[in-house]
Amino acid sequence: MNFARINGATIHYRHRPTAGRPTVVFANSLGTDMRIWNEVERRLADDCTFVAFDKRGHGLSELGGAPQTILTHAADLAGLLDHLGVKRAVICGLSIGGVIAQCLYKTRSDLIEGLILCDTAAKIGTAEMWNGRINAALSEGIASFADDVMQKWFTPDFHKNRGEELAGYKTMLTRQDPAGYAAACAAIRDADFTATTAAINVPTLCIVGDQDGSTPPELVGSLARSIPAARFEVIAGAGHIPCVEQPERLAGLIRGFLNDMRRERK
Ligand SMILES: O=C(O)CC1=CCC(=O)O1
Repeated sequence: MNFARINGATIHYRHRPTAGRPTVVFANSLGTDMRIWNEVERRLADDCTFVAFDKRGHGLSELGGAPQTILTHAADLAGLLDHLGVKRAVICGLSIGGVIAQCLYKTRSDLIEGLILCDTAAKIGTAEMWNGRINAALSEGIASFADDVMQKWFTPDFHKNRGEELAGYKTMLTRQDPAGYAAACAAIRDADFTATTAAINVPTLCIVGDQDGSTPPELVGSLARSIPAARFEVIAGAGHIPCVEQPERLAGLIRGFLNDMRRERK
């Protein structure tokens, strides 16, 4: 376990170097911590230097002071790269992690050599929806809507056949700090990169689970179409969290993307 003091908060991260390989930073989604990447990390051990972190207010990272916006999270990611001495990295962001990646591209494109935008969009959801989630998290607790979130995260097949994991990931969600969860909801609510995605000019791969209930394939497809050099892949048999549900397929797509980037550099 690694911790660093970044922008006034203690941030929990993991850094597993692989010599001579690009650094890929994995940014996770709302209500999860970095353990969602464990199965992908294992499969990419020879392909990249792995970095993952709990965004502030999630997992073992402190929330820190308000106000918090996507800019705060992007500044934390930049601070983590500075802390690790990483000059340029591929950012693989899931959902809000992908929004943070788009924000980092807008504010510090010098740090980014490629983007993997997974189950995400330039704008996710509506203000009404996020305000409802914030109110419920703070007044009734995350458990009050956790079953609804599980429907979005995982496919009916996962619900039917992988009950222990489903229970484990529901526990991961309900153990998040409600204040940290609500702050992240507000950050998503207020973020909109619709006007800036056309300016992204690093290699980009957009990925979505075919049964994603939060950012469906049409939405992620429209993100991909708005980025000039983006490729778009749909993972069969996955909901919103393909790194948990289909890690083999996701790791294969990431490996292929890193190999293509290496070939294009030559
Ligand atoms: O909890 C959800 O609905 C899924 C989600 C939306 C944004 C994010 O990061 O996760």
